[in-house]
Amino acid sequence: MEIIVVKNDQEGSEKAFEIIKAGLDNGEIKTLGLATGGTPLKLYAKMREAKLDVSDVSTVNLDEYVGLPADSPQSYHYYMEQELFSTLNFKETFLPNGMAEDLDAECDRYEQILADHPVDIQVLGIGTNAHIGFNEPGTPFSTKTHVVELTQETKDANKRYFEKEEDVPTHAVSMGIASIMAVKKVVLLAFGESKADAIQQMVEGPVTEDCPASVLQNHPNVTIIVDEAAASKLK
Ligand SMILES: O=P(O)(O)OC[C@H]1O[C@](O)(CO)[C@@H](O)[C@@H]1O
Repeated sequence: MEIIVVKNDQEGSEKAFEIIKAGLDNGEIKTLGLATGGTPLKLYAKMREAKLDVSDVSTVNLDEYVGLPADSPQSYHYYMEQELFSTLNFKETFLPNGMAEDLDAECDRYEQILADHPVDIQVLGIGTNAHIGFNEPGTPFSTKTHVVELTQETKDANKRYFEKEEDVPTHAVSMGIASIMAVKKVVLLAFGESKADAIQQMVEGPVTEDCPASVLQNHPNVTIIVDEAAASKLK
């Protein structure tokens, strides 16, 4: 794991942007893996400002809530449309369909999309409980795209985006740990003190399903970009 410690999220987003820009310029990125949440917002702003030509690039996203239509402002479809897809000219974009009637079939369909579009660089955030995608602690490392029941900690972390706590979805469709481990390169971003424990466990703790992100210790190509606050518990 390469760990880059930066002053703040602005500097971290610039570093991540440089990695993605270099991968686009040298043709390495044919499929870009994207994440949602608060963490990549400044990175996406930089990508918009740069008006990147991504006309031959496909994207896949990590996850989507179950039961939120694409035009719901809290859905990840909506987030991606707002943050990137309405501005940049990606060839094609894929997210799991959390409205599918048959969610198991949807998971299989999404795994096929991933097989057809091997991810060259995956942008990742991390939950305060060290989840990646929506893979909560205890998720087997062998898991492919699957339906997840969200933990209370994750619902609490995400309720800021919803009017009422009861509106927070209880389930999501997420790429699994095995689907994430299949990507060629991971760029994981974490900013702020609330991520310090998760980062410490991920980097210095044992590789265990209790800490989903710790599996990345076994991935051959991971760059972690953390600000000083998120890095503060590393030895
Ligand atoms: O970037 P945030 O908002 O802290 O979220 C961290 C992680 O949690 C999720 O939002 C899922 O709960 C991921 O999409 C994200 O990577």
